[in-house]
Amino acid sequence: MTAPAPTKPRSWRERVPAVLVLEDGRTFRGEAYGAIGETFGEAVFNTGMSGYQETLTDPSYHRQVVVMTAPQIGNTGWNDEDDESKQIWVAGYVVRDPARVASNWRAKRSLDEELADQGVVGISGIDTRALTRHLRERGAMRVGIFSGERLAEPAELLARVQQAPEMKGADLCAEVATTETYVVPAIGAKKFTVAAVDLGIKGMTPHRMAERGIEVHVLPANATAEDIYAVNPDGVFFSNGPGDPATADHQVAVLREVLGRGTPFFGICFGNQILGRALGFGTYKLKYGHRGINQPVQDRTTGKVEVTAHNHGFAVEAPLDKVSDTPFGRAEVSHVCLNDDVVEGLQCLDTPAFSVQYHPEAAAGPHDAAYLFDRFAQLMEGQRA
Ligand SMILES: NC(=O)CC[C@H](N)C(=O)O
Repeated sequence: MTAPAPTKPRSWRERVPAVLVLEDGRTFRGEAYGAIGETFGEAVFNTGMSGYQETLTDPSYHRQVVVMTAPQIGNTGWNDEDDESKQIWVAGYVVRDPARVASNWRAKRSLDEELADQGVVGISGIDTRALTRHLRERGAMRVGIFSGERLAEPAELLARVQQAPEMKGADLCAEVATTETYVVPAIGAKKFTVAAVDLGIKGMTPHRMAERGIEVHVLPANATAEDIYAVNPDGVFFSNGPGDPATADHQVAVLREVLGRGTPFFGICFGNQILGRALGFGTYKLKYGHRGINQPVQDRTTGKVEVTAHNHGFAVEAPLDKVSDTPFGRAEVSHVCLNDDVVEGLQCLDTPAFSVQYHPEAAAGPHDAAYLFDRFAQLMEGQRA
């Protein structure tokens, strides 16, 4: 068997000018990477040194232009196994120095080719450190990437960026979630049935549950309490997802019914924000968010610190220093980010429900938080006894 020839990224074959324009007018010039054309979104940065395939296919990045802080991206190409969903969701992709050759035994093509095939416009060769520092100082903001031989005048490009929709107030889950219910079977003996509401679910999440003997019924984002109870679940799960949690009124109402019935509940990321809102806490937009696979979080129930994968631009506003009274009994902040004290998890004390703002499914990322899936299984076990 002969090894496939290394693939050459487009930027190596032909150099096409590209420009990135932020809504405050700051501009970076580089070269087209991936598809040639134009795109708009919210500029955010991701600090992961690896895991770009999982990042690009995470539906929570819908309508975001992701800037990679790691300088070299694309080294391991693109494979047929690591996608977290059916397509790339980022609105655009920004890298400094694209790998000139994809080299990995699983690689089927280069990252550049995959971006181009899926029509994802990117830019390379720009100072991503300067761009990241700008976003840290000024906050996440709208951005446009434009590539091609003839680009419009800067003032015209800027005007178009300023007309693009904002992330605050964006209701996006239904644009990425499944429209049909499907079942992920338990691996080995089946112990529990879970109704998982898909708000933009990553493929690894039902897999992590299946590994623990859970049969996962993945339901569309607009599922009702009736749909959930039709699968006769031992537990209910709400997934990660794109957009502003303040728009998720339907899901908040559904979750209140679930909490009222005392069914065990676990939420991840958007699911954590929905639990927060269902309990009566607010959510707010962070200045520039947490995105990466090296964020320190403390589990305040054990005191342990874990290194975790994050992708969130909003957060729950809840008191860190006291137990709160909610319509579903007492609740407390169970996890906190040690970088900035942002709420990273909620625990109900009188109702079998908890959630985390980060990604225990770890795709990509360290496996420190895998115990949370065990906690969910124990919670379901406890409710049965
Ligand atoms: N990964 C997620 O679920 C993100 C939740 C939400 N869209 C946020 O940005 O905070």
